[in-house]
Amino acid sequence: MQLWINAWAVHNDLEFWIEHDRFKPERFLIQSEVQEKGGFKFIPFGLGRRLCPGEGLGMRVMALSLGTLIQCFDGEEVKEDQSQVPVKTSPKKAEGKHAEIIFQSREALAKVLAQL
Ligand code: HEM
Repeated sequence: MQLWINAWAVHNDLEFWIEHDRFKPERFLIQSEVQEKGGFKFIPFGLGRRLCPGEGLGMRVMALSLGTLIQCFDGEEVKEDQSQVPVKTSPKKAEGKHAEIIFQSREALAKVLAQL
């Protein structure tokens, strides 16, 4: 027998999450917000015996990638008259629009690339 859990529904349940559709990374600083109600309301890697074995690697790679992006690029929100192609962020802003951000490489990137 297989039991399927709708992770999207869990992650968007208004009973569990305050402002469920807002990009609010600070909610992870408050452990109680993520762990309250039994601690099973945030399940990006699944649960139980078939839990993702790559969870540790996935979390580390994500943190490293995000840290490198912040370290090596300056991001600026696109103004209407700019012609460059922006990177659209996935989380929606409060008004339901995607934020459009242009990333410019910083001097630090040249130092990182020089080490490769
Ligand atoms: C952010 C990165 C990742 C996310 C969000 C993710 C998420 C998931 C989820 C939701 C499952 C299904 C769990 C379930 O059935 O309950 C899964 C299974 C699995 N993941 Fe990942 N994963 C990630 C990275 C990785 C990495 C880096 C590896 C390997 C290096 C990996 C290997 C696997 C394998 C082998 C399974 C199948 C486990 C099984 O069925 O017993 N995953 N993953």
